[in-house]
Amino acid sequence: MPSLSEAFRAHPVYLHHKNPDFPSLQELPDSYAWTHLDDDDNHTAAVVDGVPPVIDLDDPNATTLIGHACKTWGVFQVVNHGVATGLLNDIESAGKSLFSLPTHQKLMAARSPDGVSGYGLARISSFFPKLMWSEGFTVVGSPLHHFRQLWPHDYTKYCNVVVEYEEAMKKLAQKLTWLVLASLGISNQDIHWAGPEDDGLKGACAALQLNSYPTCPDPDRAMGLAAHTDSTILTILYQNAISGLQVLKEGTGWVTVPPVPGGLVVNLGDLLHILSNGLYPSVMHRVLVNRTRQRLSVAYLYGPPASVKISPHPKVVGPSRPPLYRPVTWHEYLGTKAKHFNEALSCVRLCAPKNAMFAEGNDSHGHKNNNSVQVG
Ligand SMILES: C=C1C[C@]23C[C@@]1(O)CC[C@H]2[C@@]12CCC[C@@](C)(C(=O)O1)[C@H]2[C@@H]3C(=O)O
Ligand SMILES: O=C(O)CCC(=O)C(=O)O
Ligand SMILES: [Fe+2]
Repeated sequence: MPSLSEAFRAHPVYLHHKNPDFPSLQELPDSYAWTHLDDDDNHTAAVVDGVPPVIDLDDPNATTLIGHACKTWGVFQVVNHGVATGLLNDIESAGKSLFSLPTHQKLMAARSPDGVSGYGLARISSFFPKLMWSEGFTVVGSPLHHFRQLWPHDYTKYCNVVVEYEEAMKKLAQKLTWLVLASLGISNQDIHWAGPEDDGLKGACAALQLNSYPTCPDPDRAMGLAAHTDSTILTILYQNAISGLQVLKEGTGWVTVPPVPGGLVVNLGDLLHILSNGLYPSVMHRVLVNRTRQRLSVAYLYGPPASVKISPHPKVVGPSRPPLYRPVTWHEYLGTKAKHFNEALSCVRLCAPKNAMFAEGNDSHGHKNNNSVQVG
């Protein structure tokens, strides 16, 4: 059975630049200077009344609120999520400790071109002419081997934090997935790769991505992480108190997702976009940097077992709503993403029949969609 780690073997990423020592850079090197030609927008976030909703998971209306947020934003924040504050602090400290190690030490745990785990520049860097002002560390499976290189004495402590964090995230991701599916009218009986609700989503896969955005001498011309969607069902993101994450809202532009104390951000990914037949579009997001404060984030990228085929669910397709995407496994989709990046969804899209009888609009991917169905 293919695993997430194998998905990139066929599409190695060779980044032909040295990992930078950010603190030593007093000026923005040209290789990091983005202009409007490199991005489809400048750095100004739209002035909007709204920000993505903050949803209390103890609210009896949580399912309806989540359904509405998925349809209109593709992102929301959750509070009362059950993840202990101490654990959030611990993972933040682990990230801070990791990224403040000397460059040569971090490079001992470097991600190989055809691998998924380890330290390095953003994997998506190869799709852009300019470099991003960030560094990352990806964990898929056990972090033991890499953590031994990073912290020869303290690796057990950090491994335990990661294992505990992944367990808590898995539980929350399962709960959120059931809530999102319930808002579409899909129950635990309807998902063949999932066990009974209290048994969890059997064999689901995940990756943990720690990101650091160092202080930047010229933040208006730099980009922390370029615009992308995640390939996941959903991603749970912990961000420290420093803002930087922005989401692209259809008809509005880039909107900042402000850090909420104790809150976790939930992004919808491409596999949910496919499963919901475009009703819940995956959200385009990016990260900006700042001059004075280091930003840290930890993304838990959650998806189905790597070899389960995901396709538009029968509950959301019908004669007037034909399936818009062909079945695809996460493993296969990661390969498509590694090759075609933000065009990956289009690559698995089926041709829309000429006589499709539904009102169409454009989602943030520029695809035709039908948002006229009542959900929640
Ligand atoms: C499971 C995964 C999703 C991801 C690729 C990965 O193997 C681990 C890193 C993830 C990440 C994080 C930054 C953005 C992204 C597009 C990337 O290049 O690496 C995502 C990948 C994804 O969601 O496709
Ligand atoms: O740092 C952030 O806020 C976002 C990180 C992200 O998008 C990712 O890791 O996929
Ligand atoms: Fe992301």
